Amino acid sequence: MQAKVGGGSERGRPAVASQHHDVKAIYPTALEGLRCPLFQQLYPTLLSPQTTHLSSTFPTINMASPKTIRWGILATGGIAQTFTKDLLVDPTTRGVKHIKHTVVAASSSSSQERAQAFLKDVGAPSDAKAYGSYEDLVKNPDIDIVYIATPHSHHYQNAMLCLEAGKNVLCEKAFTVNAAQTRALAEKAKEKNLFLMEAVWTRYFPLSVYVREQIESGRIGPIARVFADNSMATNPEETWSDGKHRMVNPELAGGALLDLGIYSLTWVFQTLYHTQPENARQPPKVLAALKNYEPTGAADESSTIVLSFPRSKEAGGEAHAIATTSLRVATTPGGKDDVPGIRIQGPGGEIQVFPPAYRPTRTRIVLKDGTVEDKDWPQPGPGKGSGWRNGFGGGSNAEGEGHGMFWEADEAASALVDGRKEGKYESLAESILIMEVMDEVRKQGNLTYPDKIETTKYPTPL
Ligand SMILES: NC(=O)C1=CN([C@@H]2O[C@H](COP(=O)(O)OP(=O)(O)OC[C@H]3O[C@@H](n4cnc5c(N)ncnc54)[C@H](OP(=O)(O)O)[C@@H]3O)[C@@H](O)[C@H]2O)C=CC1
Ligand SMILES: O=C1OC[C@@H](O)[C@H](O)[C@H]1O
Repeated sequence: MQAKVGGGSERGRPAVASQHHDVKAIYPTALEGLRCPLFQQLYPTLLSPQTTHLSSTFPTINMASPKTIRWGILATGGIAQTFTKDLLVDPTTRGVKHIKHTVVAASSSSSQERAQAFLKDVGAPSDAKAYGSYEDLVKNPDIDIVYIATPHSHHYQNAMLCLEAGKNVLCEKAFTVNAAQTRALAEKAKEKNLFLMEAVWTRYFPLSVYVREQIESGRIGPIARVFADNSMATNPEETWSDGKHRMVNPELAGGALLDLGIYSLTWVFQTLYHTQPENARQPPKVLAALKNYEPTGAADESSTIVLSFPRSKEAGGEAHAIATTSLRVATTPGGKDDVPGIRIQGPGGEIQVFPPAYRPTRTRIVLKDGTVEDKDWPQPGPGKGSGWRNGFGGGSNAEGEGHGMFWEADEAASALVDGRKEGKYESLAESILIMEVMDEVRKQGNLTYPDKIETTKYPTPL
C-alpha cells in the first residue's frame, strides 16, 4: 500500500514549507484564537468578554512589526557566504513573520578588502561595516549576534573572543575541538548571560521536526536501533594533495569525524536521545574504530561508532546505534539519493532519511503492514537560493531553493527575542555530550590534535 500524507510535500507536488495547521481557518483573528477553549482553560482570567483589541491586553506586543536581528559575520570563507546569503532571504518566503535579519558587519582575518568584497558578494546592506580583524568586529556596538565560520580548530578562541566582548554567538559545527572547550564556552556564556548555540542547521529543518514528531507519536514503537551515515568519496590525496585543507590538516582539526561524523551523531542523538523526556535522557556507552588518514598523520579518514543508550524497560529497553563517516567511501556512490543513509527502526517499522545527512530533502516511512509514506522536503527560497554547490562531495541546491541555513538563524533570532540562552532543539548540555562522544572516539582511535588547538587556555595564538 502506498500512502501520501500531509506536511512536507507529496512527491512531485509543490512545496509546503510550513508544518503548521491552518489555524486561520478555525480562528480568523488572533483574538478569537485566544478565546479558544484550551486557552480559556489555561488562562481563564486573561481575557474579559469585553476585550475587543489585543493591544489592550498585551500593550507591548505589536504583531505587525517583526523584530530585526543585527548579525556580524566572523570569517568570509565558503560557508560564511552560503549562510549570509540565506540569512538575507526574506523570512516571509518560509512563513516566518516575527523576525527579520540584517547584516551590519563582516570581518576577515585576511584583510579589510576581503571583508568588503564579501559584503558585496552576499548582497549585504551598503552601510554594513567591513573589518580586517575579528577583534575589531566584536567591538561594534550595533551587532546583536555573531556567526562564526572559521575552521573547527579556531571556534574556541573565536567564540571566547565574542563572549568576552559581550556578544551572543551562533558557532559553526563541530562546536569546538573537544568537550572541555565547549564546556568552557557554555560556562562563559552563562556567566555573561549570553545566547550560545552550535550551528547544527539540520536539527532546525522542518524535515527533522517531522521525524522527531513521528518518533514521539510512537507510531513505529520505541526506537530500538538507528543507522546513520554521512560519508563522501572525496579522493583526498588528489583533492587536498598539499595536506593544508581544513578537511585533512591536523592544525585545523581535520578529518571526517568532526566535519562529517557530527551529522551521523546528530541523527543518532536527535532520534534516540532528544526524543526522550529530559529526565530520562542518559549518555550512551561508546565503542569506536578509527582509521587514520596517513598522508597528514593526525586526521581520521573513517570512523565507525557503536552506541548503546540505556533505557527503562517501559521505554523499550536499551537502544543501539551505528554512526559512520568517511572521506574515502560515499553514502551514495553515484551521487544519487537512492540509499537511505539514515534508518530509524522500531518494532512497528522504520523511518528512512535520504542523503545528504546534513541537508536531506526526502523521507520515507515503511510500516510493518507494508504501508509506505514518501515525502519531499524542498527548502523554501527566494527563487534564487544561495547558489550553493558542494565542491567536493557532490550535491547542490535545486533551482529556486534556499540552502536551508535560515532555519537555524531564525531559531537564534527567536531566542534573542524571547530571552532564551540556548537553541531549542539542541541544548548546550547535548552539544557537550556529543563532543564527549567524539572525544571518546578519538581516544579509542588514538587521535589527538596539536596542543594549541586542544587547549582551553584563552587567549592562545593560533
Ligand atoms: N553547516 C554546514 O553546512 C557547513 C559547515 N561548515 C563549517 O564551517 C566552518 C568553516 O568551513 P568552510 O567555510 O568550508 O571553510 P573555508 O576554508 O572555506 O573558510 C574558513 C574561513 O575561516 C577563516 N580562517 C581563519 N583562520 C584560518 C586558517 N588558519 N585557515 C583557514 N581559514 C581560516 C578564513 O576567513 P577570513 O580570511 O575571512 O578570516 C577562511 O576563509 C567549519 O567549521 C565547517 O565545519 C562548512 C561547510 C558546510
Ligand atoms: O557541514 C558540512 O556539510 C557539508 C559538507 O560538504 C562540509 O564538508 C561540512 O563541513
